[in-house]
Amino acid sequence: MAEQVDVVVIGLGVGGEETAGRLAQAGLDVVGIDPRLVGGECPYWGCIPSKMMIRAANLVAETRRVDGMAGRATVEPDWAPVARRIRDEATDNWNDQVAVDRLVGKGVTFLRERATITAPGTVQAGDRTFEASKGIVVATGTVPVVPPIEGLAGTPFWTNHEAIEADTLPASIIVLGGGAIGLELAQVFARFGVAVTVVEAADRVLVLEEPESSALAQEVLERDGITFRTGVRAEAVSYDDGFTVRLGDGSAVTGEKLLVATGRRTDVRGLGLDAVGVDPSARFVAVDEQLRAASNVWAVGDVTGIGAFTHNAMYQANVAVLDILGADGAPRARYHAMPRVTFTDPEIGAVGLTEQQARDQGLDVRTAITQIPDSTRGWIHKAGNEGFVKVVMDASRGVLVGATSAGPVGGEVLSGLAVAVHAAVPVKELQQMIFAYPTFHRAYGEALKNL
Ligand SMILES: Cc1cc2nc3c(=O)[nH]c(=O)nc-3n(C[C@H](O)[C@H](O)[C@H](O)COP(=O)(O)OP(=O)(O)OC[C@H]3O[C@@H](n4cnc5c(N)ncnc54)[C@H](O)[C@@H]3O)c2cc1C
Ligand SMILES: NC(=O)c1ccc[n+]([C@@H]2O[C@H](COP(=O)([O-])OP(=O)(O)OC[C@H]3O[C@@H](n4cnc5c(N)ncnc54)[C@H](O)[C@@H]3O)[C@@H](O)[C@H]2O)c1
Repeated sequence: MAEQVDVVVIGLGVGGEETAGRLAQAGLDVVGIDPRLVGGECPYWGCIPSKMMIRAANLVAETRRVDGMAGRATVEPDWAPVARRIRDEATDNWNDQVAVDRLVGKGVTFLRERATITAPGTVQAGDRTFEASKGIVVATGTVPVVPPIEGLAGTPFWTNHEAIEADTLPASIIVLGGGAIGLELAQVFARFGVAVTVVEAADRVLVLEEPESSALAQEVLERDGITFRTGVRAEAVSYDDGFTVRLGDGSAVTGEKLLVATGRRTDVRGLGLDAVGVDPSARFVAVDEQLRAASNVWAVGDVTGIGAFTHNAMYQANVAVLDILGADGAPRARYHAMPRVTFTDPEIGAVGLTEQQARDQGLDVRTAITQIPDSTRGWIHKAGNEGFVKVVMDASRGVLVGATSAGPVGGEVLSGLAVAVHAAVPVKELQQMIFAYPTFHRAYGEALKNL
């Protein structure tokens, strides 16, 4: 006998947890279903533990910068407190009881099951069936892509899960993929003494960002001792105590461990999307600007294929919640000012379009770039001051459509640029601003002058 509810939320990562909690707090009868940990990738195997690792690795690097600037310091990196902090403080030893209690406390009925949509408005989970009068929210996220490389399947390779759970570090590691996950973890491992080789099939790392970002990231990570092999594909993997990866140019790289960080994909097998008219074979669940995927079906977060970031999942959850509640003036999702930060040291923040994306859209593009070491604050900062600010202007509208802020606290410096792109603040207006001296963000004041 089906149980009557208002909404069923399938998947309780950041997007689903936020959606379910908000709808329940608004008084709806909500069921939230997830076979794994409430909170999903971000708190247990993603953003939070990886940023704890980065904090530790940056402390090591900053200590090494004392010599020549503030005396002498030595640091003996030790992974044990990092692993302990991730186990004890970030993940409660990968136990989500606190998150479950928080969700249930908001009034959500929680089931630790895998959900299947069996008919419009109907969801099966374990031996229970729910009929949702208002609808279903799909928030099932993504899983790591494991490329079809000969010999890879069946080897004990790492994904982000094993990398985040590691109690001890290997002597050496091959990182397949030079995206955000690959670079952030590669730098952490290198700073803790691991010999790291990054293999990236494209001709540059951070391929979706400005080429200047790719060059900077590779240059500073090489100074951390990381070896890069770009523009070559991994063709075969063998494992015998350690890994050997044969590359397209006939060469090979070896490592005690292999981290596969070659992107993410949805895993909607058995979810029953076809029962509600959503194509289960599409790469992502297509949504409109109210996050509607089909009649009485919404989708939020990574499963939508739009900006695989926690802040985007939260943003989309808000739009979907207000649409489901039929709120007056419910917002429509707009992604023209999507911010993102790769938390390497230096941080590489960006918002909106890259120069190439703007040109591909046929815009009348004008750009300007300033180097952080040439700014007063960058010069004062000295060791670890690498970075730049690049702004991308649509000259016909006189507004910024994109910007990159790389450097110490590059992700924080991004905030002003994000406001400018989001609100289409006229560049003429931005050029009249007073920028505090001597801050890092004065660098974009200088860039704006050159537009
Ligand atoms: C190493 C790493 C670092 C990252 N760092 C950052 C960062 O610094 N900043 C940032 O913004 N983003 C970061 N991200 C990305 C961020 O983690 C994701 O964008 C975010 O987790 C997406 O949330 P989500 O709710 O869409 O999906 P997920 O967090 O993937 O949650 C989806 C949930 O759905 C469940 N599910 C799947 N199928 C079913 C089913 N059939 N029935 C029920 N439940 C199901 C899963 O068990 C899972 O719990 C990082 C990711 C990784 C891997
Ligand atoms: N700081 C952050 O916000 C943050 C941090 C980590 C992850 N994330 C999110 O997680 C998502 C996944 O990250 P990711 O780094 O796995 O994916 P990604 O798509 O950013 O990068 C994957 C890289 O692997 C390369 N690649 C693919 N197949 C390959 C092969 N066979 N051999 C060598 N290289 C190959 C691709 O060219 C690409 O550069 C990202 O989209 C990002 O949004 C965000």
